[in-house]
Amino acid sequence: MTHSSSLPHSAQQSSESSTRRADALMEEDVAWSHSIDEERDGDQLDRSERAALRRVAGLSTELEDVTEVEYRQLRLERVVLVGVWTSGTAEEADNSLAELAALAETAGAEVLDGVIQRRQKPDPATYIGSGKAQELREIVLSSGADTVVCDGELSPGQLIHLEDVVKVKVVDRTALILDIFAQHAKSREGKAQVALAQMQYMLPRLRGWGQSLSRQMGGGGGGGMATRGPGETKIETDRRRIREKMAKMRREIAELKTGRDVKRQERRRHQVPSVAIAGYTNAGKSSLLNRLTGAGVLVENALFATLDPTVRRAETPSGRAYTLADTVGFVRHLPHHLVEAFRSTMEEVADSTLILHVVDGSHPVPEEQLAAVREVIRDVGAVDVPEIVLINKADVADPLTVQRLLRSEPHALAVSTHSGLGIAELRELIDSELPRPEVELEALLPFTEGALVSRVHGEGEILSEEHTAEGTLMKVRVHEELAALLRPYQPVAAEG
Ligand SMILES: Nc1nc2c(ncn2[C@@H]2O[C@H](COP(=O)(O)OP(=O)(O)OP(=O)(O)O)[C@@H](O)[C@H]2O)c(=O)[nH]1
Ligand SMILES: [Mg+2]
Repeated sequence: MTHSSSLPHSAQQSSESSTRRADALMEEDVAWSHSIDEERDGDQLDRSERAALRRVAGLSTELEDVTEVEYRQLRLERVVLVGVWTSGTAEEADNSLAELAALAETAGAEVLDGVIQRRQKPDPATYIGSGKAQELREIVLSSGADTVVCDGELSPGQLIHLEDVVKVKVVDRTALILDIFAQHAKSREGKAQVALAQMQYMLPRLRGWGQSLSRQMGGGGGGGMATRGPGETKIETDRRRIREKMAKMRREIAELKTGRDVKRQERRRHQVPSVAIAGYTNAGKSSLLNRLTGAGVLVENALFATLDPTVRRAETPSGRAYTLADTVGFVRHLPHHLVEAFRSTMEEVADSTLILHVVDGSHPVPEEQLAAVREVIRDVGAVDVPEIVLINKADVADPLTVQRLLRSEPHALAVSTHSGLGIAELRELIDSELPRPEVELEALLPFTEGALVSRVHGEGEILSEEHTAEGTLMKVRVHEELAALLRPYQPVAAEG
């Protein structure tokens, strides 16, 4: 492994000094930093490319309005992560912070350090407690961080108080995820949904942001919560403008949704079975779509690479057509606003004939991801849709983990979109899982009916096909609507 030499100097330094620092931070706390460095290894070029891309994408979502200056403040640079560990094992706490590190990197931040504090529950005032907050201030100073990211959703008050102590920007997991979504959303609907969720999140926090901004600009002077005056009316105006904008966004989203519903109804009318690929973020959903259909969907070792649902046509080995939809990845504790915002995307899942639930088999505890995704699937009312669990990345997964999952999940298959392992079985499995068209019949279609022949190919199942002097003789299974069109062409012998 030569990765470590490609690490930036500061990261190597921090991995040594952070152990000491975390020891100093609190006796019963867990030092956590080496795993961050492992997450970062060998990926530096990728990451700088992503950072460059991020800036461009950021430009296009910049909004001219003053009220949105506040969102822009969320752009992260050099961050320290803080988690409060209230229950579960130390390993679970580590995994949770490792995921936060991956999220921060996806947002384009450089992770300098991470600490976990063990507490009964988060401190109502400063999240980690005022003494620990002071120690965190020391870490921020010595690492040169400009932002602290907390692994949870903080109240507006907690954000303000913690910022007052650490004297840099403090953001929570929700704001971080919103930021990533804002950077990645491409379609008009996706952008509108994210903007709406951001505004919803910002509304109750406006005052806090206003205060910390004025403090950063050299104002404040220890005014704290009591600061009032001209700023108050400014906040009121901002709130009103945000509310107005939210109303406008909601209308726009409703219109866009109608357009998508129409398309979906169209597909349903033609009775093309729909398969939805769902799963935790970075599990390999887009890779699977590409494997099965040859679609060129962006695959990236980043969380939330896909934010806009892509639908492609695919065919089973027996020649039946179906649609395959890639979906937004799930993440634990997906901010509530976002679940709401992406409900329409999730409806794609609820409405499907079959769910391919992709899970990253190389994750230490894929069960957690399975459970988190199923919770959302339940939420959108997709409980009745049959599900195939695909344990992906079998090429690099621990075979014991794969075995364990295969035992606990009755309807599962180990696959690798990279090596192609299990993909042929998957195609067969999809074929047998999709409901078969109900009418079997024979038709002799004259050559003038070429369009009908291709429709049968697209929507039906071809049992046999023969080109005769009079036309195409087909034995097929089709849905009722198509059967009605074919009946006039049934050969006389078949009718008798
Ligand atoms: N080793 C290995 N890596 C894989 C496999 N499938 C996908 N990956 C990698 O996993 C990462 C994520 O893949 P994506 O297909 O973008 O995952 P996704 O589920 O669409 O992710 P989001 O859209 O971000 O939610 C990429 O770096 C892929 O190259 C696999 O079978 N084996
Ligand atoms: Mg994807």
